[in-house]
Amino acid sequence: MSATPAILLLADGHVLHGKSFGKIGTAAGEICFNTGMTGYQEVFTDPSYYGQILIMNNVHIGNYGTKNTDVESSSVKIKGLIGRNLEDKYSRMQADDSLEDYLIKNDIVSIADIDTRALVTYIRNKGAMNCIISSETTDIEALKAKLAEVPEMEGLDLADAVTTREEYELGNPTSPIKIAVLDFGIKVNILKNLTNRGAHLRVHPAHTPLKRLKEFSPNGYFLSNGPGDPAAMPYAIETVKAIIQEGLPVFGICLGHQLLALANGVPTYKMHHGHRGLNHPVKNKITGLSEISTQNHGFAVDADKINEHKDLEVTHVNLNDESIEGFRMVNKPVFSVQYHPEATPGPHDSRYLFDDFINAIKENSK
Ligand SMILES: NC(=O)CC[C@H](N)C(=O)O
Repeated sequence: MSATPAILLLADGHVLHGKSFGKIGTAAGEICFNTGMTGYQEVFTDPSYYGQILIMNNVHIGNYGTKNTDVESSSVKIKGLIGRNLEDKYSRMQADDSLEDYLIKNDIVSIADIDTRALVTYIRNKGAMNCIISSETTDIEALKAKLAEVPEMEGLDLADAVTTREEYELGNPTSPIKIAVLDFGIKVNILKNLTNRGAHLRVHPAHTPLKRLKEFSPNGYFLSNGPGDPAAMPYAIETVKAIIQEGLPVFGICLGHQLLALANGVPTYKMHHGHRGLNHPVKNKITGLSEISTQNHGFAVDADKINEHKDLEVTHVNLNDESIEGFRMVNKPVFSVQYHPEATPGPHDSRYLFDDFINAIKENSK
């Protein structure tokens, strides 16, 4: 950690002082926090974090360095990092880089020496808001002016910034299981969980219409995770409506789950401070079993509206706050979850959902 002072300014005027780590500069976005004890590199490269300044709650971040293969996408997607002890020394033989060098290579501004427990308590009480961090100026008024230009997360479509530019295929091209994937910022390990189960995938940019998806002759559709506000993506909601009409198995994760709800007329809302961590308890209402899940979302599906919808059945609920974690369509092989069954990082309790999806495709293709 350098001795260069750094500043964190929240949109409500709250100021915290710390030390610079990584790149010297200024970065702004929505502040959020992740309570996971491990897996920081997968978290930083998860495209769903695009546009956000992330607080890592764990008191030491960086001790095992970084490894080129421990990623969920090709670059770091968070806008900036806030930590207590951000470490440049690491003790993993296989590591390729220190966290600090990795953040510098990825152009990421970070601030260390922040009392993250107090800060997270503050955000939990006040709610999500924008913030700015800087190690290049101490001029609070100048930072306030910059922060005022940063748009609110609500109403932002961010998928274009992280979706694939070109279509590409993955998995065994002779497989009978063919899945058309809509990429709104997909995590690599979601794709791996599908190809490891024998699927042949074609991954498409976010704006791809159903007509093009069908040219792959898929027997299932996958709707990915991604950043931003799902309600700000009318083009995607329309495509999902059309996909549902095909009658084939559909599986959605996180943003994909929210789009599936919106396509069924169920609204989403901005949460007070979001769920981000590796230990969120979820109850599967079909089996009666609970699972410990990985989560990363700041929006959620309206509980009252989904519960009164006659064509939808809530399958999973969050045991902490009873928010909606999963649903299925009553008369179609279509289902989705708000959390992350690939769980990278996190416990693998929920990976059965990928098996369920592949089995639904096999069943439907008989
Ligand atoms: N992981 C995700 O797909 C996140 C979905 C959405 N951007 C949210 O914050 O709720």
